[in-house]
Amino acid sequence: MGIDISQASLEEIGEEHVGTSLETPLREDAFEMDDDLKVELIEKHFREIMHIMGLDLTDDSLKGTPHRVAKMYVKEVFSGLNPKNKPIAKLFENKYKYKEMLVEKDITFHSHCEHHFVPIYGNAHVAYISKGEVIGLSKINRIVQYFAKRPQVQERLTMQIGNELKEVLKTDDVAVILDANHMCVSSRGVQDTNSSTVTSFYSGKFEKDEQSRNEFLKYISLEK
Ligand SMILES: Nc1nc2c(ncn2[C@@H]2O[C@H](COP(=O)(O)OP(=O)(O)OP(=O)(O)O)[C@@H](O)[C@H]2O)c(=O)[nH]1
Ligand SMILES: [Zn+2]
Repeated sequence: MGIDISQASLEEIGEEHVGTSLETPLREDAFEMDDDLKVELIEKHFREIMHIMGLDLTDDSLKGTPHRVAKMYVKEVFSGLNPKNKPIAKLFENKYKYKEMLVEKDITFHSHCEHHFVPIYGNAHVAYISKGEVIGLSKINRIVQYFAKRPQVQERLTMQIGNELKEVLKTDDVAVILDANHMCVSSRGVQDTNSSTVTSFYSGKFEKDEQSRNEFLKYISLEK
């Protein structure tokens, strides 16, 4: 195992990371610790945070919270940090020779802002044009949700989904739009409950051909 977080000071953790800006910044030894140990260590540290906040950890309702939070982080809301949870995208031959774009719209996703660790939630709209293979529809939703289940910024989430679809579907013709609410903007800080954030990824025909892009926007009702 690399860094033992029970012994390392918090300053040592997360100082260095590898990868390009498109990748989620992860420590080189991020996958050396198994999930159960992560839960155990996060639980311990979260108990400490609650204790510092003055909460009584012997209270019936609170005593299980450190474990609940740790389990939720590792196995639920941040499960997309573990490549073992990456969905296996089942592809089919495009036997019907369908050559138009396929749009999967209003895909619900929940993520967390990497700056404040509070929820980001919204909808994703995805389109692609097959180059010979088609994907099972639910796998598009699963790919969106896998990348959402990480600490994120919306720009990177959008690009990670777009690039994954290009790779899986072996086509350049991919478009992704995310429209999301950031609770770090609505529930704290500036406290704007109205604004939402729209980000886009256009590749291949969607980048070069205005007609394809407008067709996609029309299907998702962002443009007439
Ligand atoms: N570009 C981008 N910024 C984000 C995203 N999510 C949150 N942010 C912003 O990240 C910024 C972090 O800025 P800081 O000034 O370090 O944090 P802060 O003092 O808590 O800022 P306030 O939210 O303005 O109170 C804030 O402006 C957030 O609104 C995102 O997905 N993309
Ligand atoms: Zn934030």
